[in-house]
Amino acid sequence: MAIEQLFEALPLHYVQHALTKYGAANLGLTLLVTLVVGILADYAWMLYIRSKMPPGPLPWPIVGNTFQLPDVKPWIYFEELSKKFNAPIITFWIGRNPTVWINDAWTASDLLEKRAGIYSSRPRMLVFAELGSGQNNLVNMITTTQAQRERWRVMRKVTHQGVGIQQVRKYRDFQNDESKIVAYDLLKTPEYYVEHFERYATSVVSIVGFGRRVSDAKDPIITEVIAFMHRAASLNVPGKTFPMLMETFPFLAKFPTEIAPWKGGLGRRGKSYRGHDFFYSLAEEAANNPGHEDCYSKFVFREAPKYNLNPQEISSLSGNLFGAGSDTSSSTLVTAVLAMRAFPDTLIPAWEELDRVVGSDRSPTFDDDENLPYMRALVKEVFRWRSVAIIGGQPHAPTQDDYYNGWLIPKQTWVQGNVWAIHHNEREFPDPDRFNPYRHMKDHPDWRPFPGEKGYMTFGWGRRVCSGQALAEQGTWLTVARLVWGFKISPALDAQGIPIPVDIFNYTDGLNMRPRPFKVDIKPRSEAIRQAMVHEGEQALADLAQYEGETKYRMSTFYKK
Ligand code: HEM
Repeated sequence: MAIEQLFEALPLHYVQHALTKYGAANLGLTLLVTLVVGILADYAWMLYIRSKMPPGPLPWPIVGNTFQLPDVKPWIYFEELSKKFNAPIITFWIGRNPTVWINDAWTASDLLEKRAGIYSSRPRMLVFAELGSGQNNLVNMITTTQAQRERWRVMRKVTHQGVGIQQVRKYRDFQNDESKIVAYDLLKTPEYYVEHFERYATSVVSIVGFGRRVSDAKDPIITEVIAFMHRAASLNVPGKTFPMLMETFPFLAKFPTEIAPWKGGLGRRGKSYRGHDFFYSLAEEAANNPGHEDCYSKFVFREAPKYNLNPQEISSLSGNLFGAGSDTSSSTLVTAVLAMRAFPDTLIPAWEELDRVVGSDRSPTFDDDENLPYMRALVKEVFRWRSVAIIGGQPHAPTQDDYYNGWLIPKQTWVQGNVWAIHHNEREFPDPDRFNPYRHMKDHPDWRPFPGEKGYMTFGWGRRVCSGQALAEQGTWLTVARLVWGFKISPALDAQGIPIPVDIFNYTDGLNMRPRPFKVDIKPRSEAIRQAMVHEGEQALADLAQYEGETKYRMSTFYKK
């Protein structure tokens, strides 16, 4: 309802009547007393619930702990709170909503994996879902009722037919080719390594989704979509400023975007759904293009009648490939370069292994994986050391009241896995900021028990675990293995010839984090390797020519609407 209509609907004549009958002072006093009693009753309820929930700092009435949040990187603060309260999970009140933060791998596994039947829903999310990609987007879907669960299963199934474990094996050839082009580009313009990774990651999901590769790092699909993802990621960190404050006061989200600067431009404008309209147009365009019959957009349009998919669902199914898969994968590769630069000693065993198994005449392929155990461990450590989705992506929410260690976790509570704290626990990862691949080799003294096979929780948990995990893992392995095989990453020198240091803590503050820009020197390890990379890069370009193409749509055009 528009604000003007709201005022029209107010029974103002009653107010006038009451003012004449009881006088303004009496009325004001009554209102004040009612308000104070209401606030006290509400606060008593908050304190009662708090006494049953996991420990945490004392909330204030109405605003909870919101204003105790630090300006940046709240995951570090939650890790400290967990230590302070000596509890693996803590409660932190964002406004009147208690949120639970899991800071320990075993508790995350107990709750989000072993009790996945209860913990696989999402809470109501104003900023990320209602004003962002939509609460009915797979990533945000609430699964409290049977009907919601069935719809979520359909969305998950359709997504897995695009990027599930079996399916992504078919993408290995073009993923490998795109990765060879990263190496080729690094030979020519090593200083643009971030752009090369962004191009690679975006191109892979673009071929999967739209049958079209992205050959230029300046393609707007990269510059606009990745910039948009960075903005979304920075807006969605729990915080005490707008727009995140709307989670505490949801009524503020009801104002039209045009007259509500605190919404930071989020939400639809008039009839325009902007992001949705853009991804729908992109998918429709790809579905109508001749060739590449196996691309995901074509599949989604083919299956639409069977699953009764509406345009918004089609848009989010295809848009998620970019939204969830490009910034995450490229940021992980930037982290890999930082680790290689900051911990050069960890590359020596990798080079020994690669030189023995692969040699200099060709780069590593998927078939080499089983013969490169150290390389596999090194990639696992990239995922562990600085996980991109640092608070585990979107929160989970239980579909019923639950108890853990005697603590109540009420239905629909916002439950967030603090991946930073989980991957920094000294018990599982001694000296956690040291990049150390041996942690992932079971016969090595640095190995420690950790729940599950993987040795990290970078991709989330249980039934909501990342749908694109297999695609991201195989691509990251391949590209990191190729980088290590092909390049020496040394300190860049300043104008005086002095090595420029790097800071392993200098990361962005968003929900998806990546290292802030840093300079490195990237050079091929040998002439034979350089020649192999040139040869493979040229061949890959020829192989990928079939995916060359243009889209007529620009995200910025839709956002101007
Ligand atoms: C390094 C790369 C990636 C990382 C670290 C990552 C991480 C995550 C995390 C932490 C979640 C939330 C899991 C949870 O709630 O427990 C998630 C969900 C999701 N991811 Fe990824 N992701 C990556 C790449 C991808 C790719 C390449 C795609 C698709 C092409 C993708 C698609 C999705 C989808 C659709 C969901 C929502 C699943 C659901 O809610 O049911 N991700 N991802």
